[in-house]
Amino acid sequence: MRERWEQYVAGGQLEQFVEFAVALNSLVEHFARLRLPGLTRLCEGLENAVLPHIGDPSAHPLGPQAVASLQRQLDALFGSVSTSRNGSVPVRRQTEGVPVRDGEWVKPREVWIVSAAADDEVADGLSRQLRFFGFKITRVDWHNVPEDTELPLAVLFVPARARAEVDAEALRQIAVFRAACPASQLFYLGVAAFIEPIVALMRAGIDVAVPADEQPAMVVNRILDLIQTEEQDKYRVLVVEDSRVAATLIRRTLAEHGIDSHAIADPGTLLDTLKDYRPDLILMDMYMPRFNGVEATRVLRQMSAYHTLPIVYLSGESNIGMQVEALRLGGDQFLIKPFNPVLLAAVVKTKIARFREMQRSTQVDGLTGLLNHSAAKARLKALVEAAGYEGRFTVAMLDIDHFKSVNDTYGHPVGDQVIRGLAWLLKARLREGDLIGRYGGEEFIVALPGTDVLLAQAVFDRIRSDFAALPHTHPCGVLYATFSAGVAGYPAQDSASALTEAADQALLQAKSLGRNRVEAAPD
Ligand SMILES: Nc1nc2c(ncn2[C@@H]2O[C@H](COP(=O)(O)OP(=O)(O)OP(=O)(O)O)[C@@H](O)[C@H]2O)c(=O)[nH]1
Repeated sequence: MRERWEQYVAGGQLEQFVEFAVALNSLVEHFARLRLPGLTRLCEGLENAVLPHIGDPSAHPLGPQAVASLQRQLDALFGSVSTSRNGSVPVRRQTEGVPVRDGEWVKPREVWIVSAAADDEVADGLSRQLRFFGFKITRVDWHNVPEDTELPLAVLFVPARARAEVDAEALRQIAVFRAACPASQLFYLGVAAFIEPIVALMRAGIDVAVPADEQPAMVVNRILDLIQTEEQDKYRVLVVEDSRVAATLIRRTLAEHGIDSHAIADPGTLLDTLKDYRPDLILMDMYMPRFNGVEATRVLRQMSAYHTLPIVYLSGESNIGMQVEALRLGGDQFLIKPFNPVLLAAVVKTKIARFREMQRSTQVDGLTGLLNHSAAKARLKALVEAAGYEGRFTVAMLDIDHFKSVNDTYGHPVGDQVIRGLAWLLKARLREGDLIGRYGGEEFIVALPGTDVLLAQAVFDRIRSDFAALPHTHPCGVLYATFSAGVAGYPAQDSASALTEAADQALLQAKSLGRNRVEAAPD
């Protein structure tokens, strides 16, 4: 990006500026994928300053003032990139195919809690909970950003009490933390649900403002989500375009943004290609031989599998009436050729992000944020197939003991909190790439690729004893719960269903042997 900027400054051509903007846009994407909110924000700020200059060819070459202003923002961005390099940006752990060492199962991650009073109850409670889930907590004063220490995964600001207004001094301090920890996720707890203070916090650098009416404990789940995120598949776009030149240009732009694409020239092959390629979005030309884009879209909208698949027209058609008609008949958006590459990439990415989010919401369990029963089963099948016959692989079924009596004694909401507690502990203790699903009410399924039964048993036994020591609060004090687990492995069981069945049998065995224990299925 720096190189393209320098080329523009030397040449002053609009095309060079667009190339620079495309590189900047890819960088935003890259930081967002790496979950570096501070750097993403800086990049987006620069992008906002760049965009107005793209639509106006007569503005180029830009005057010295505009160049100097962009240069300042670029310098700030480069400065932050080099600061964050020295820090401990949360790194994804590559687990597949790597022999599992015992030390890998514990994730000591640093979290700073910034609170005003030393005896703050909420901050104390959160510190305790986060420590239980394996985080290293540093309590920090509002006015002292720790220096020469490991940078944290997250910073939690806990104000003295929820107020409609966040005072200017607090905002200034948040900005200081933001600058010192560009890669960390910043949370502010207990903001009143008014738009002004939330906007002010976001401007100061807060990533997540947690409303006062949300339980502070929910923030634990959000922090756990930071370390248990699924690797996203690359976005896939199907380009339906009969002009080879246009298709090449479109695919080049998509590739520059890290988007995978496939092009077909004949819409007659559309259905077969959709089945094989499974795109997240179709970029559809309007006028092609045999059928036009609108007809092809109408056909797709009649099939339940493609009801919601985003379809964006990309066409030279400038007649507004025709465009409206094309949208009415099933398209999601209309872009005009010749296309602006930044706009094309932005439309494609935002439409795909929403589409994937919508699909995801049907796969996730609302109480725990884990995969639900059917999504976990489908994922397990895919993981077993990917592991192949050579791979080591274990499946475990876990069930909370005497859970009915927890509900009966303390009430359903407390029971829910116990279920969440186990879900969070699993998220905290298992690795990126492990499958964790809520299989039923108080039953969980876990799959550990690359792990044999012996190690899995040891891992679950440690989680079992940690869970037994985890206090769950209820209005009259705390309660403790336990779980039982059954473990089964490859190659003794050679399919997803056989693994699940054998793990279930082992779980029953653990229950009948007295509960609060982990049993392995026989080889
Ligand atoms: N709070 C809460 N309870 C649930 C949920 N889903 C299922 N349950 C309850 O979980 C209990 C499961 O009890 P059982 O399967 O009889 O077994 P148990 O009491 O856990 O005993 P063992 O498994 O034999 O140790 C039932 O009372 C369900 O009503 C949920 O989402 N929240």
